[in-house]
Amino acid sequence: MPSSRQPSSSSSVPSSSAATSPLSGFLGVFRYSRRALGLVWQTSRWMMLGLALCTLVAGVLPAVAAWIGQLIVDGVVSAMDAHQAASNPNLLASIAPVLTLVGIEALIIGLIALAQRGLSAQQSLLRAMLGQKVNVMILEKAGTLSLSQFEDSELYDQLTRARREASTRPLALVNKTFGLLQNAISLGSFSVLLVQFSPWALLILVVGALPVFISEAKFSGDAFRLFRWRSPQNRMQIYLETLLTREDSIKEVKLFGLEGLFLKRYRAIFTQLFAEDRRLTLRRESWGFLLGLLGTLTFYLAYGWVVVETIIGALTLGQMTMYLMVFKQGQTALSASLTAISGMYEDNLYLSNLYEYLEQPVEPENGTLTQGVAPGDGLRFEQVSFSYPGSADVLHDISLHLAPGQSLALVGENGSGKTTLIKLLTRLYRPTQGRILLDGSHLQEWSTQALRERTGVIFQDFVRYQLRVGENLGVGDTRAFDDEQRWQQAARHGMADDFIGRMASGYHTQLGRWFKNGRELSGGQWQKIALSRAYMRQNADILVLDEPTAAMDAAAEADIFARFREHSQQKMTILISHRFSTVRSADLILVIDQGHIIERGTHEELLKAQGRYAMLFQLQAEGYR
Ligand SMILES: Nc1ncnc2c1ncn2[C@@H]1O[C@H](COP(=O)(O)OP(=O)(O)OP(=O)(O)O)[C@@H](O)[C@H]1O
Repeated sequence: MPSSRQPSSSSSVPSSSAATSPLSGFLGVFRYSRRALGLVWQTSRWMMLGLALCTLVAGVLPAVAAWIGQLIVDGVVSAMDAHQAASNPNLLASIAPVLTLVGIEALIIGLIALAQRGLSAQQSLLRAMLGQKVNVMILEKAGTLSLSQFEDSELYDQLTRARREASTRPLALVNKTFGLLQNAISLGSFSVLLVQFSPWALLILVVGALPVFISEAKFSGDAFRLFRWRSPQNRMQIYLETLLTREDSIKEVKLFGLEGLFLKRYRAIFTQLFAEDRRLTLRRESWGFLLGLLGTLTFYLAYGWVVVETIIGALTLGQMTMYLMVFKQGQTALSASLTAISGMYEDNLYLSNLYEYLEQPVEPENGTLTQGVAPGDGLRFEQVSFSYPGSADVLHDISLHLAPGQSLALVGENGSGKTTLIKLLTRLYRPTQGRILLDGSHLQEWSTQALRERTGVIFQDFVRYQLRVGENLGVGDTRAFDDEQRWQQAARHGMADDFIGRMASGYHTQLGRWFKNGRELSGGQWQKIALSRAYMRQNADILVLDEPTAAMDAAAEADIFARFREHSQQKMTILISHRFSTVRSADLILVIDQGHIIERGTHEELLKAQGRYAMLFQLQAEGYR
């Protein structure tokens, strides 16, 4: 879980890309547009070309339709005049050209509809494909992050934001880019018509739309900053939802009667967030309305002008109709373009978050060793100290040596650093001081693959996969993930075969409640599954069990350890346990207190020394008397 640190400055304050510096910040933020287009191109180039074609058609044809409209009106007027003037009018001859134009206009409108359908069909298909692609990118990246990066609340926020929003944003950006293109083409073709009336009309059109655009751009930035700033609250909401709806927490929530408390907090977060949303929405819409009025005003100015020109005979009736239509549609296209630009600005801000996450530096994988310089030397800690990022030392000056065939037990109070030592040994974290050697070579020099193969670890908080029983074992060795024989063998060693055998579908029984017919196991049974999982690593010669039997009954525990010793004779074993009955047979016992080794020796030696170990042992023994 991420630490509960408050988000640091960069999540509460907009990043440089979202900074308020006017034009440069605004333009700089478009740097992700090209990448979004590239992403769509990689996803499906045919659909991207299809989008471009439909955009072109839907962009050019409206102006053509307006021009045909003018020809129709003027055609009608002149046909009417001719019809009235002629003594013997030929109806068909006068209406045929106009009707042909009406037919062409109908065809054009049909084509525009077809292009728009094509656009929306391709957009919805692309949305699904692109959403999947981006989500896979996010998950693949997650696989490369280190444990400490996961525990960093800032990065976790970035990941949450990326997952929640960014999978839909690239397409939104591309749609807007194409929408912009379409409107720009329409606008270009409208301008060609409008400029014949007057270049001033064009200027009026542009000036009328600008204020709305500027306010939209400003509010998009505000919305994004709000989104970024409130990530921690959103995360808390998601967490509360999980607590209130997941079967693994609902038991306790019910028994402690926490529903009301959690719901209250959930509502309070919403109320707070909603107040900010409302404020922004109201401001955004009111300004949008007021500035939009300017656009309407300019339209009616132009309207009056065109009407006057028509009355004084400078324009035909058909031209008047066309110019009014062109002006109206031009205004719509222009404001749509400007809204698209400010929307793109917003999408870019969200995408900047996605790419910030995707570009998180990962620790280079530079270890290549598959064998140490002193094979058979085993494991050495040399004056190792460690502190978690941002906290004080958790381990100080730890030195130990474990040779193949030896067993080590770690004893100590809660929080003394036992699990942390295992995290260092498994390279989940690096020591802040000192070094760890495996077979004489620095742990960092080992190839990840070789190291993983040599270690089998079961942590206290092992994962209860909601998969089939066999797969729950198979995860211990991905190469044998589906190997039923290996499952059975591992289950025998971990003493899970008995109860698995009694299940109706045996190794194919679905575990957990998320899926239909999923079975739940008892705590001890889950532990046996986890233990068997460790035995899947046949080649592992370092076996680590962190509190492996805490949930097991005494008979099972004794049996488990008898088998454990039998299967680990040539191996190095490390055991963490609070039960002295489990610990006593280890070759070396380390007593850890607040990160220091305070005693070391065998059970007998430590009893003789009459120190902390002896005291704790007596205490536990008395409990059993
Ligand atoms: N991811 C982490 N980030 C920061 N501090 C941590 C983290 N994990 C553990 N700690 C702290 O490090 C100390 C040692 O924890 P560790 O889990 O190693 O103890 P432990 O001896 O295994 O305890 P237990 O017997 O309760 O399992 C504790 O004070 C704990 O609060």
